[in-house]
Amino acid sequence: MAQDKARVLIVGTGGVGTMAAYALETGGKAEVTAVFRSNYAAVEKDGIDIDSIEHGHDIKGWRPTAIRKTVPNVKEENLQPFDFILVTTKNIPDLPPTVADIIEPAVTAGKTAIVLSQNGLNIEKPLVERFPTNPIISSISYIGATEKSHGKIIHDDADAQKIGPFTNPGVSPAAAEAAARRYVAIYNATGKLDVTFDGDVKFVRWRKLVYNSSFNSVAAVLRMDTCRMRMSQHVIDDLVRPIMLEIVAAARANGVPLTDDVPEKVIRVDPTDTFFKPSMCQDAEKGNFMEIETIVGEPLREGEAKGVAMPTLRTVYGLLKGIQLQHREKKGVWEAKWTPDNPYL
Ligand SMILES: NC(=O)C1=CN([C@@H]2O[C@H](COP(=O)(O)OP(=O)(O)OC[C@H]3O[C@@H](n4cnc5c(N)ncnc54)[C@H](OP(=O)(O)O)[C@@H]3O)[C@@H](O)[C@H]2O)C=CC1
Ligand SMILES: CC(C)(CO)C(=O)C(=O)O
Repeated sequence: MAQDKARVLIVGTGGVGTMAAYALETGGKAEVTAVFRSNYAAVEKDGIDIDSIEHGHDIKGWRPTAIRKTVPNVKEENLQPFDFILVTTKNIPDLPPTVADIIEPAVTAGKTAIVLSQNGLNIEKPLVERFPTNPIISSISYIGATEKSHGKIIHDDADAQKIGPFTNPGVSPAAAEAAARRYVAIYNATGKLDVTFDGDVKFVRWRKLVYNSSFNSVAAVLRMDTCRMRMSQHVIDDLVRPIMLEIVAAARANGVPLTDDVPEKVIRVDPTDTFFKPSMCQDAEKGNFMEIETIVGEPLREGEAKGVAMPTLRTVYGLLKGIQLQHREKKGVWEAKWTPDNPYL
């Protein structure tokens, strides 16, 4: 291993994780170990095929420096500590294992910086609690990256990220910022990507929620792409815009000054010819678990706690919780039976 390269572990190598692995390795300043799960066998056998608008349309059989089936245990395997762990699983705190449980064996206290490249709010809280001496870094990503089948990635929207430190009381602000800036430097080693430092993590996360809390959630319930939602007009007028306005009000009540023009811009942000289905809709269609709590539940709770009325988002939250329960039952992690504490028994 080149001693000057950062050691990066990627946990959750699907769409976003694979594109991160590729950017980090090919930038030349990082050596990547990537953890694969259901796609492990396919990637071990044939590597990864990538069709990328930024890195090339015909990347075949690519592999990062090391691939793993499970998260390494740094102490038991006597490994050199990782400088960064990049987490690109879907973040689903309502279904164990949690992100903190998943990555714990690979974290070296006081050394490893943990980068959460995941949508949603309050995702850092359990990590700050579990890893009080490690920098926790936020990446808000606008990439379009999808694993169409195991090891086959379509990257069709530019890799744009805003990266900054979450507050961790056990880590000095200077050390946290330095870790975030180093991550930007190794990720965007060529300087060609729109991957930049932004210290206002709270603003960046609420701003992204204007899209995700509205379009992702409504798309997941309706199984509709964002173009068809806009063509319907009703879906925008009765669901998407009202949720966006609720998110803007909740953000403002929490000290984040989102401006009045944001909803109208975000409604029209997707190109009119892509017929794009947000990630939560893709998960709903695959019967996968959805990121309901981080993208819908947390902003709803934050807004309502400040007295903001959020009736549209609350309704959609209830619908999504019902769909998630159906997915849980189908996957055998929930059984339809009465419990004594159920008020509707
Ligand atoms: N895709 C996109 O374009 C964008 C996504 N995001 C956000 O980025 C994050 C990642 O999304 P995305 O890349 O689409 O997700 P994907 O579903 O494509 O990839 C997630 C990967 O994590 C793996 N995984 C889940 N749990 C574990 C675990 N316990 N151990 C090891 N691997 C695990 C999954 O494996 P398996 O397949 O076996 O479940 C899968 O390979 C999400 O928070 C999403 O909201 C943000 C912007 C754009
Ligand atoms: C819209 C997108 C792809 C990023 O901009 C996203 O965040 C999602 O689908 O969850």
